[in-house]
Amino acid sequence: MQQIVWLKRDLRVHDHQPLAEAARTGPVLVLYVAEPSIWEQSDLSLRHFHFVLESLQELEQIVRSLGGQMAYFVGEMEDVLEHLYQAYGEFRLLAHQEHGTPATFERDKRLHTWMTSHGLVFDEFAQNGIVRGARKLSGLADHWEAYMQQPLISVPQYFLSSDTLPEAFSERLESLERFEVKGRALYAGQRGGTREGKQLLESFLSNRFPKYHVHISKPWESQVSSSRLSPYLAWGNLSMREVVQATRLKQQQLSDRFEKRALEMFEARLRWQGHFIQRFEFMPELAEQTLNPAFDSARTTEDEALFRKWYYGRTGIPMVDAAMRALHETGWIHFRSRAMVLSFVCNTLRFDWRRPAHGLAQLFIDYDPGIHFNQIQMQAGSSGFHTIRIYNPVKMGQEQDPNGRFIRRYVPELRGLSNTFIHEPWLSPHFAELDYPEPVVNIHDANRLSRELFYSIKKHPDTVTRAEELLELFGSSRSSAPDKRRTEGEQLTFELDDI
Ligand SMILES: Cc1cc2nc3c(=O)[nH]c(=O)nc-3n(C[C@H](O)[C@H](O)[C@H](O)COP(=O)(O)OP(=O)(O)OC[C@H]3O[C@@H](n4cnc5c(N)ncnc54)[C@H](O)[C@@H]3O)c2cc1C
Repeated sequence: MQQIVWLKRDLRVHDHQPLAEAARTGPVLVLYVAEPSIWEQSDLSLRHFHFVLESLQELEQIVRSLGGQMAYFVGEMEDVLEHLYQAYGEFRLLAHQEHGTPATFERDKRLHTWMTSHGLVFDEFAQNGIVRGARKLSGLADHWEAYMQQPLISVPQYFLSSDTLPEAFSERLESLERFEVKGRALYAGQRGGTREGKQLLESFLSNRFPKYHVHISKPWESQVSSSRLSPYLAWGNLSMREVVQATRLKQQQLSDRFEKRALEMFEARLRWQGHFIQRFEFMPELAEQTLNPAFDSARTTEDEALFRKWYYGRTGIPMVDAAMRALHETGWIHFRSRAMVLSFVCNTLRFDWRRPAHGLAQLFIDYDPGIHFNQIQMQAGSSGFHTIRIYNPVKMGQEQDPNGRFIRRYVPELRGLSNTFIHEPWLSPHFAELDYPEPVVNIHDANRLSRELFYSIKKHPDTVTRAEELLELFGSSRSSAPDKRRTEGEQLTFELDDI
């Protein structure tokens, strides 16, 4: 029977169960579908699509070299199924489970209904240690660990190719190039493909990792000492299992305590990836609904011009502007700058978290809904049990980019300023001569007001009740959770950091 392997965010041939299963069973068609209804969503953009195309370019060569056939289609999956049915009659559809947005989840449900109503099989395979439809989170850390310890699935030795290709499909990847996706192309970003991903993994584990934990908060140095594997994990050029296993192998070879510590911290973050995606699988509505809705009452700013200044890096606050411009230019910034720009727009300027969530998703080349929406809500402090971190970007700049190297790289208007004024250019006697805006806000005053507002919301009995419910749902999930487990009392003390 004809086997159709449908690729989504799993753009590789190794450690790929659907491909391995299909290759064992019959002729294989490897399919990529550019679905307008998914790419029209406000979280995806052209830079993501280009990353996918680059990945497919490489895949096409590999699949062909193994005797297989790739096919492409622009349209909705329901149409794809109709074409496949016309061409083959009976066929089996194989794919990895996608831990995406409500839109992809709903689409998958419709496809199951279609396949069942036609008496056909749609096999979806778990990946990255995530359990579909788990109704509680406890015990899943053990499942993740067991999955990570299983051997990698080998690349199939060969594929039996299909004789017929449905007429509507194209054998040529170029057929996807006419597909229009919003956003601007990224010229200075990471390129898609497993080869690139594997090279990064190799260079990280052989020479870039030792200062991972020392540089993790520094916007400039982390560009090199972070692994930079995120897009390759998000689009599935690499499997999480191969990254975990390679990291552990390297750890066994280390004797230096400092170096071991670096990889321990790195491995913790690999676990967080699974933790957040699992949590999203458990509660997909967190892409749309505020975890603790009481906080919505404090985030009511609607000034579109102000929002655009933030988004395009024209706030007059150098660290915010440098981070946002770096993101536009490269598609990547390190964790702390992501948290800082989000805190600035949601906690200093007090925009609703949904306003920046999709705009940032479009810019992050590594956009992964499971991590992204969890992080957005966490950093905006909308659960009621996480610490609300209200960043002071000037202080962060002075501590993490003391010589203004990151700022000068991305905000060229400030290149001529001395280190004394690089974080607060408005204090410079030459400020009027710079082509750089006045700050859009007095950070100190705005943050003080936000702290007061958030504090009064956090201590309200309804907020506390909802926070306790959430803690019950999430808190007991796994020992490797990012938030260090404290006692419940401590977690509900509602710290408000100004960092
Ligand atoms: C507001 C906000 C939004 C974010 N959105 C995304 C997103 O869409 N996609 C994404 O991959 N990461 C996201 N992150 C998490 C983190 O910033 C990136 O994973 C990291 O910066 C990627 O760089 P790296 O691969 O060099 O990370 P490394 O530090 O080298 O980590 C290795 C891998 O671990 C995982 N990881 C690292 N940090 C985290 C974290 N805090 N939470 C969960 N997993 C983590 C990623 O898969 C990453 O590739 C977000 C963080 C914030 C604050």
